[in-house]
Amino acid sequence: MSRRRIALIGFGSIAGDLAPALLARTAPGYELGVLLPPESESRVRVPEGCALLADCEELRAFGPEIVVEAAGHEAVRKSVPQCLALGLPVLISSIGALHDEALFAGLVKTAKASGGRILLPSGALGGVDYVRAVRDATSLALRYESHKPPAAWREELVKRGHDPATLAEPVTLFRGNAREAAATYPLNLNVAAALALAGPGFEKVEVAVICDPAARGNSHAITVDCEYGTMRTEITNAPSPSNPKTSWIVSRSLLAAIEQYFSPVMML
Ligand SMILES: NC(=O)C1=CN([C@@H]2O[C@H](COP(=O)(O)OP(=O)(O)OC[C@H]3O[C@@H](n4cnc5c(N)ncnc54)[C@H](OP(=O)(O)O)[C@@H]3O)[C@@H](O)[C@H]2O)C=CC1
Ligand SMILES: O=C([O-])CC(=O)C(=O)O
Repeated sequence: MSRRRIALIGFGSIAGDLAPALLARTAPGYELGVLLPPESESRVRVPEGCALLADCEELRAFGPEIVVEAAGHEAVRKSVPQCLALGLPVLISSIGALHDEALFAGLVKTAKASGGRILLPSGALGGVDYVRAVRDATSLALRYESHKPPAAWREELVKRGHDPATLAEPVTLFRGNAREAAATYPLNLNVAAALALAGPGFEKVEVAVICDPAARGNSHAITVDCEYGTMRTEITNAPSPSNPKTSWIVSRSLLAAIEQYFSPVMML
C-alpha cells in the first residue's frame, strides 16, 4: 500500500510537532505537503521530503486524502473553504474561527455540496465525548475555566498595565460566553468553541479566563451539571516548548484524530 498523503496548513508549534510523528509512522506511513504562503518564515522549518504548497491549487495537485489546519483563524477563513470545495475532509484546529456564524454556515454548505467533511479534534481538552452526549439535556449547565501562566498572556497583561514577570495574584481576563471568548482570544480559546460545538452552542457555554502566576501549566476545567449526571474535569497540559499559549498535547490530539480517520475501528 502506498503512503497516505496529508496536507498540513501552517507549520508552527503544532504542525512542527505533528509532522515528525507522522513521518516516523510506517506501514503504510504518510507523505506530507505543507501549505504556507510564499513569504512565510515557517517555510525554512519544513523538513526535506515534504512538498511545499503555495496555494490551494498546488494543494489540489498534491492530492491529499485529508487536510489538517494548524495555522490560525485567518487560514480557516481563507484556505479551509477552498479545501472543502475540493471535497476533502479538513481537520480544523482553529475551531474558534467557527464562532463566526456566517463562516460556519458557509463551510457546512460547501461540505454538503462537495462531499467534504469538517472534522473537529478535542485538541487541548478531554471529556468532549461526555459534553456531546449531554448536549440536549434540558437542565444543562456547562462551564469552562481556563488557567494559564503569564507566559501565555504577555501581550494581554501588558495592555492592562501588568508586568508579566512580576505578576503576584491571578488576573481574571474574561467572563462571558463561548462566542465572545473565541472572538476575543483567537489564540487561546479554541477550546471554548470546541465545547460549544460539541455541546449546547456558543451562547450556552459560560467561560472564565484567568491568568494565574501559580498555574503549573495550561489548565482547563470543565463542569457539567444536568439531569443525566455531572462531570468535573481538570486537565493540566504542559505548554508547547515552542509556543506557551498552545498546549503540547494538541499535536497528539491531531495525530490521534488522523489515525482514527484512517482506522477501520472508530471510537466516537
Ligand atoms: N483546538 C485546540 O485545542 C487548539 C487550537 N489552536 C489553534 O492552532 C493554531 C496554531 O497553533 P500553533 O501551531 O501553536 O501556532 P504557531 O503560531 O506556532 O504557528 C502558526 C503557523 O501557521 C502559519 N500560518 C499563519 N497564517 C497562515 C495562513 N493563512 N496559511 C497558512 N499558514 C499560516 C504560520 O506561519 P508564519 O511563520 O508565516 O507566521 C505558522 O507556521 C492557533 O492559531 C490556534 O488557532 C491552538 C491551541 C489549541
Ligand atoms: O492549547 C491550549 O491550552 C488551548 C488553546 O490555546 C486554545 O484553545 O486555543
